[in-house]
Amino acid sequence: MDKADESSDVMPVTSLDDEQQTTQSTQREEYGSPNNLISGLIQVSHATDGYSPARQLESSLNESVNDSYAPSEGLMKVPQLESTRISTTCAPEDFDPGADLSKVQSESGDSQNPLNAGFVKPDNTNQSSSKLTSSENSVFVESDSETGQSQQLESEDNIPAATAEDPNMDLNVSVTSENEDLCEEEKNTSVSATASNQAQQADQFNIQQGVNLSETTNSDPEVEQLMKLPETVTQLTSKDGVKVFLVGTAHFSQESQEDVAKTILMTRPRVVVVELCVSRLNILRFDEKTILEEAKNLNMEKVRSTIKQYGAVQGALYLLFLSTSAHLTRQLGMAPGGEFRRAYHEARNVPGCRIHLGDRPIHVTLHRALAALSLWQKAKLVWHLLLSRGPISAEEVERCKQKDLLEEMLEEMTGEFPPLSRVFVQERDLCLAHSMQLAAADAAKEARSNTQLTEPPTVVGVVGIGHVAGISRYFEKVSESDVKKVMSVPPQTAASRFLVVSLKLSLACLVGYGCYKVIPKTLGYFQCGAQCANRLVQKGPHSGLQLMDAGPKGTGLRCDVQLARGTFVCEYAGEVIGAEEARRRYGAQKESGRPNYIFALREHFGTDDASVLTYIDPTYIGNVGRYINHSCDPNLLIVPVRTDTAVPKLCLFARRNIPAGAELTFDYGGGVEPLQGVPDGWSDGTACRCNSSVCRRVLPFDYSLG
Ligand SMILES: C[S@@+](CC[C@H](N)C(=O)[O-])C[C@H]1O[C@@H](n2cnc3c(N)ncnc32)[C@H](O)[C@@H]1O
Repeated sequence: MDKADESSDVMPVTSLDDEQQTTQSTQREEYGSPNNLISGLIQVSHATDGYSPARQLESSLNESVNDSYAPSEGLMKVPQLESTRISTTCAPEDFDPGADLSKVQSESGDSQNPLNAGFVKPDNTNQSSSKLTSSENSVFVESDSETGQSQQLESEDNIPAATAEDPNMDLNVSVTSENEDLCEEEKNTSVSATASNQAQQADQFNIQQGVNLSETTNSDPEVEQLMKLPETVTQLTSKDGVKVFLVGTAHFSQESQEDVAKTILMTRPRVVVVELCVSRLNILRFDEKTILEEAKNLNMEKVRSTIKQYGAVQGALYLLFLSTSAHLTRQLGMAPGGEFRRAYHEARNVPGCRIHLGDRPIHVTLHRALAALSLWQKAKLVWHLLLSRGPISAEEVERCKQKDLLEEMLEEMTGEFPPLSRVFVQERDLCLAHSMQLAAADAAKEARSNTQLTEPPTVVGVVGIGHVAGISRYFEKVSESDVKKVMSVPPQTAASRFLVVSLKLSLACLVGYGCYKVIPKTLGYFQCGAQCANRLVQKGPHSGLQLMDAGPKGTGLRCDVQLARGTFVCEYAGEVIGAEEARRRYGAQKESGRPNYIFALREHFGTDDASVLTYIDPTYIGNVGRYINHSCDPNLLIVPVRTDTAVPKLCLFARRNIPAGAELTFDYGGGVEPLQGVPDGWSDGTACRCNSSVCRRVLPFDYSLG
């Protein structure tokens, strides 16, 4: 590593705010001078949903979603990640490239969740034109359209840049591809770097070569092997002559990480394109340990925030993918995306190197995937993902480490879900190829305008191995309109709408059913269970009731505990008998000198004359209520209560606070207020022994019994 690289970590870093004052000349220093080290610039590739810095400056945000894609405007800067800057061609609707990432993520409510990397919700309230302008200026250098646009170098003529470690080395680049469809010149091409063709490339960009390229070769096979790019690297050449080194990776592979590191180290790229989008930026932000921790903790808060951000159907699908990924992460004990984190760290060691987020935004992919499936296929997909949760065998672990996980899953599902392969693989191949094109064009522009550069520009792409063939096929053949087609979010189909409505209805029914079943059981309401607060008179007599000697009145009733006003004491329970039987029984009791227990309830309707009589006799069948004596100033009130049947129950409530042990009494006349005397005919002459100050001297009696 050269001295410039060694010092990169200690050099001051330009913040986004600082960049507002950055001038063209300082940019040249940033990119041109190896001694002025801005450690990386991260960029993103595909603009969707209206994001386009230049257009925002022109206040043209009213464009439709489909019109908003503006790949020709090049790489867009995204928030600063530590000391590295990011750009994208694809950004979420409310994405603000000027916002500070740490602030943005801390406000998102899910910023600490690396698996839910899609939860970045940038704050666009502080968006300012000047910031965007300066951001743009700091990224883009006006290119000379007259130069370097038309020359297409053949792969045999191109050489990779010499490494900083050994600028004199003779570089042997092995270009391989597993895909049969690749162009012949891209297959198994071995390129021997020479000083002359490197000089040719350097010359194309007017680069003052600061390193002395040598034509010497190293005869030591081990050294030669070390100097070779990994076999997973495929080399492409842009129409501007910029070399793009595509590293095909597996997301859980340590070897892939080593391949990425070696490729960046050897080629010293101006731009590293990674298969990520802004929504998955946390994969770079968090370390492996944090991601592993998070994989164990896919909790309700994350579920809630995902549904909130992505909507019910798309959110549910995304959660299933996240949860599958978390399951694999737990099973493998390895966090996915290690190759991207490695690329990010290695890029920081290359002065002026930027990271470019080249993938299509995940929400667009999910939208399109769902739109491509029929209702039945959607249901089957959810089922399929739910079932793929078993423990992973050792063989599967190895497979995951060697292949792109997504590719693996899709391969399995392609037969059943052919549209998924198109949306997840082919369409993204197109977007990634386009991102490579943009990155290569950006690197070429920079090289042409910056005379201080000492190395020909190169680009490194870090993508799943399953995307390499497709990217190679599409590279420099993708037009803006091609990409625009796969960036649009199709309108909801009738089937999708039906699914959404069904889901919402099911949810509403579930909530309703829950309220009906769970709440009543818990609280005793609605279902009127045993604990129902309305069951005042159905729980039997109050505890503590005792028979007592009531002197001349015979037996009486009391309670050994205090009774609060309004308390239900007991029912005056007995047989409900007809008037004739009532009269017969009354006559028999009077004749034998026994106490009278028959209670004649007279309920009036409208006028005094209209009434219903109910006779209740506890003489043979009843409860303790039958021992309650009469008082002209009673402490209980008798109330007819109907529960379930039309026959009233005679219920006794405390009409005032009753001390423990006091005799319980009610007015046999039934009045709420004590009567002033007894009307004619309403007494059988039995003397009252209540001893109250308002005693009427005789016991009330319903004349219908006489
Ligand atoms: C429903 S019973 C009450 C219990 C009754 N004391 C007993 O020993 O079974 C009603 C009878 O009690 C007696 N009684 C109740 N209250 C009375 C009062 N204030 N004065 C005199 N006798 C009373 C009368 O004999 C009356 O017919």
